[in-house]
Amino acid sequence: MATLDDQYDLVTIGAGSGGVRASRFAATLYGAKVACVELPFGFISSESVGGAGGTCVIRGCVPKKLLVYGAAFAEEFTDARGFGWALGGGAAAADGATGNGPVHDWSSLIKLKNKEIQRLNTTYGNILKNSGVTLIEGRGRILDATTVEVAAPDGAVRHLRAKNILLATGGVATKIPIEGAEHAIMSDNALALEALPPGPIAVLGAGYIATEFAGIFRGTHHYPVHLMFRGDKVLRGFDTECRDQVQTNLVARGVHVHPGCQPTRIEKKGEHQLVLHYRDSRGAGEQQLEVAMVMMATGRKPRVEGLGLEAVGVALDSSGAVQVDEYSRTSVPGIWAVGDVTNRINLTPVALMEGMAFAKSAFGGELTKPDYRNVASAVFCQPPLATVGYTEEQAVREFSGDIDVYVSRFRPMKYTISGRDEKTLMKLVVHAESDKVLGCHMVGPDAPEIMQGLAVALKCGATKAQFDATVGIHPTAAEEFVTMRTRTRTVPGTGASKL
Ligand SMILES: Cc1cc2nc3c(=O)[nH]c(=O)nc-3n(C[C@H](O)[C@H](O)[C@H](O)COP(=O)(O)OP(=O)(O)OC[C@H]3O[C@@H](n4cnc5c(N)ncnc54)[C@H](O)[C@@H]3O)c2cc1C
Ligand SMILES: NC(=O)c1ccc[n+]([C@@H]2O[C@H](COP(=O)([O-])OP(=O)(O)OC[C@H]3O[C@@H](n4cnc5c(N)ncnc54)[C@H](O)[C@@H]3O)[C@@H](O)[C@H]2O)c1
Repeated sequence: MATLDDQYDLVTIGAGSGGVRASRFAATLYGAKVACVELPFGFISSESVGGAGGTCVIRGCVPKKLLVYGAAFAEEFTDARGFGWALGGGAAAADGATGNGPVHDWSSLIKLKNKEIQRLNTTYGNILKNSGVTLIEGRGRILDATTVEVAAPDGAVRHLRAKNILLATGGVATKIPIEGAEHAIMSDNALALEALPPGPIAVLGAGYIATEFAGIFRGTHHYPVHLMFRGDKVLRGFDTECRDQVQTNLVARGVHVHPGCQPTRIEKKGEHQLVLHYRDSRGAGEQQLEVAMVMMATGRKPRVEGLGLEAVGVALDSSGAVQVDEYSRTSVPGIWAVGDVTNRINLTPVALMEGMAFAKSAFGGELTKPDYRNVASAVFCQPPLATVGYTEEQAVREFSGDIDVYVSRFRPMKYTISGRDEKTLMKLVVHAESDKVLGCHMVGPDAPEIMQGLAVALKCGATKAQFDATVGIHPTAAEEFVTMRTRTRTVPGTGASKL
């Protein structure tokens, strides 16, 4: 028998990036009475496991970045020798683990990472409590447009009355449906592995997660790391020159990059003994690779199952995401949705923006649209890629008139002494007639830190002349963005948009 709770102005399902931000803002800025429903904490998500903080905090951005930091020491140890450091006769783990150099202990890193994530999970619970939001542990489901059912871990069921319901249930990783897919792990498991397997690792996919994990494993693992994908280049959708640079860097840093591969089957021969069967579309036909672990990083899908959406009439779009209008309203009045469950731009800062806009629309008396123009993002491969605005290809496709492209490729100062043979790539895409900077792109150390400032400039509509009039900070890599005077090429736009 379900108990009937108080009436809330808002019941949010999901205490991830979007849900926490929306609930907090609704309560603190607009005085709404808010309950937020979230599954019990755990590192690997499932139908019954989640935790306040959501994907970003528990099994996404934060743990991933901690592992990226951990892996990056391999590069630092190698480069340090060029600056006179003696680190034993051997090399860092990623350079072959000769046994004499610095040795990495993955299980220590994971234990420390887990401790930090548990701390953050508690912090997120406190953020909600301190904002006056009632955090309710359990699985949420919509019964009708004003009722959310919560099934607690102990089996107790409550019904929450809600004037508004916010769906903020995020997404889940997907596997490609091949025979033996059950032998592959996904990002949740990869971030929680107690030990790395004694043998090569194959990472399938070429998106954000695949390229980031190729770098993590390469930096920490003693065995080969293979990155296998069906296209010819990593990171589809990013600027082509940047994609080429990332791919070059992956190869130079020792990742075995296999373009044109379509996995067909995973065969388990024994513990840590897998055979990955794949089709090589570049002519080699059916191939096999023996590895100790396969990680699939082949995309995510919106988390809509078991939420009662069909019964209540919440429409989904063709990708299976909750369909929303520009104010995050679903097809049912009073039910809203933000974040990855709506599959707009699946990034934490975007979920935060959508959550804030929702709170203002629902409780602030002003319908407010999230603004998707010039959303910056970064891929934390090593070295990272960061970007804001139009790629060269998008600009040419969408704008009329000439597009000026400025490209700079240089060896970072640090590498002149360390001896690392790797170039940084910086790129500006400019609309010639208006002089507006349409896009900034970088592959190289500190790219994400540099790009955040440039995103402000693009948001303000900066022109190339204003970039040129900005005095650089010397000596930095970032100053190159304000000293690119010589146009690399001009490409005629083929689109209709003008500025
Ligand atoms: C490995 C990885 C790395 C990433 N790295 C980055 C990065 O570097 N930068 C970046 O911007 N983005 C990154 N992302 C994407 C980012 O994590 C997401 O875009 C973001 O977390 C989306 O927030 P959300 O609120 O929509 O959903 P989530 O954060 O997924 O939160 C949804 C919450 O809803 C809960 N929930 C689901 N169903 C129910 C239910 N029925 N009842 C109760 N609770 C429920 C879940 O437990 C979860 O806590 C990464 C993602 C992954 C997987
Ligand atoms: N740094 C960041 O901001 C960051 C990091 C990680 C994840 N994310 C977010 O999470 C989302 C999910 O990340 P992701 O890397 O899993 O997805 P993704 O969409 O970026 O990449 C998926 C990859 O899987 C491949 N793929 C899909 N179906 C396939 C099939 N049937 N056979 C072979 N290959 C297939 C795709 O070609 C692509 O290379 C990202 O789109 C991003 O929004 C962001």
